[in-house]
Amino acid sequence: MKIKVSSEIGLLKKVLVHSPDSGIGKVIPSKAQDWLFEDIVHLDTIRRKEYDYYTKLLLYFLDPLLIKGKLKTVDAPKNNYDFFKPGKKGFHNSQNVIEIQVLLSDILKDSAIKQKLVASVCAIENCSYKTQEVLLKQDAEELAKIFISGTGNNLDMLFPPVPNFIFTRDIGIVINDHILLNKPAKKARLREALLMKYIFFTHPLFKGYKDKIIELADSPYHFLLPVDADEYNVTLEGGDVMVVSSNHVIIGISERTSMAAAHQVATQLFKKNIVTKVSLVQIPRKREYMHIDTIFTQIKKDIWVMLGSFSKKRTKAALGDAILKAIEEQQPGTATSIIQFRKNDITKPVYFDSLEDLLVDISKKDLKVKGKVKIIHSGNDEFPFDLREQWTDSCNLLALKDGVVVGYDRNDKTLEAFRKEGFSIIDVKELLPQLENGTQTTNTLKNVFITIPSAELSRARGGFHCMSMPLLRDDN
Ligand SMILES: NC(=O)NCCC[C@H](N)C(=O)O
Repeated sequence: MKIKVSSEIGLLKKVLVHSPDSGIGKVIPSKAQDWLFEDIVHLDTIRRKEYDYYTKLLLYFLDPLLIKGKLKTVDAPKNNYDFFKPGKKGFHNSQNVIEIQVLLSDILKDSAIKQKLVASVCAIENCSYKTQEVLLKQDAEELAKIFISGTGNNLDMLFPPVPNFIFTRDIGIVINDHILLNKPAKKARLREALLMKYIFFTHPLFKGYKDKIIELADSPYHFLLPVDADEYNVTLEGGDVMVVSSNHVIIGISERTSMAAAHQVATQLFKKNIVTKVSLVQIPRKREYMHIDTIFTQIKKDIWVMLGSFSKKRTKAALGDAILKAIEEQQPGTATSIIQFRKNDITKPVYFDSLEDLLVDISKKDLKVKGKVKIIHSGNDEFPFDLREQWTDSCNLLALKDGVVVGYDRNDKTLEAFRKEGFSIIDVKELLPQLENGTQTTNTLKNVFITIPSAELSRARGGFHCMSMPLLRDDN
């Protein structure tokens, strides 16, 4: 299989996803926040009334033969929605909308890999020897389910679920033809990283890419660091990495990605000649801005969506508040700063005053946009809707192709801002029947924001950009 991603907006052709599993339905209130959810969610609603629409939409774009003409059948209650359930006979099993659970059960058929993974999972989850033996007795499909949801048929809960596995973006990222593995900042996401590491290194799909997997190492003295020495620990999550063109990668330094990790990635990307430009975007270390893709994403070559407080006209200095800017700069983790390194002139980095300046620069210099670059703001840039809607992922959109994006239906003011820029807003429930009966095709859609119901999904605190790990996209 070919993998290559050198754009945020080129036609999406292959993507790695994970649909909400039963583990999500086992998050309990007292643990929701430790497991990085804002609340408990209703499993049937998040699947049938929300995520399944996303699956169908992805299939229409990436693997239409599997869905076109079958919409009624896949949605018929008598078929138990098996089309959406990995492991079931009727599962879609697309080679383009690839389900991680299927890859995991594939690799677990090899007994050496099974033994290593059981031992590794038991080590990080502190399982007893007996639990380890129970796990070794499971077949590959059942074991994959247990590793993800924490429990299986006729078993108690063996360890916690990994409910954030739906946010596949954060577990690894394709940069051109290389794969960068993450190193999660949060304990709740450790098992995801372990499972993904084994999949990338051992699944036949990634056979040709073993030498192109980048792993991050801890510093030699990491065990001496105090627990709260966040910026020295090496942690990185994929939501902080954006491949905006074949020569340019943005890396966020955030609540989840440390300065030390960003430094390591930039150094490796240059050393291995993967890109020639790396922009480091340091944002305040806050839960609501956990990764850079929660505050901006790309919509088209010349359009971006972002949270207004990171825009040019609102930066502290532009508002004349030099005192506040200076104070913030003294406090690690509160200021925003943007530095761009170029491989051929590494000692002369370029500094940007605002995120908006960087995004405009990318459109013009990397993507050769000649006209005006437009920035659409979360909540139409109106307080308090800007902040409310950013919290529910107004800035975390997935581009299926240049100018066709998918996002939540709940961010009314942001949708208004898209309308003002000439976008049509189409709800997925209206669009799917049109794609099915041929009155609409994925090729002819232009400047469209596709909305998907989100009442439950948004409690998991991530949008569709987070719920996708692109493996293959057309170039810009
Ligand atoms: N790239 C992203 O912003 N991913 C969203 C991850 C949400 C998840 N509940 C987390 O807190 O890690």
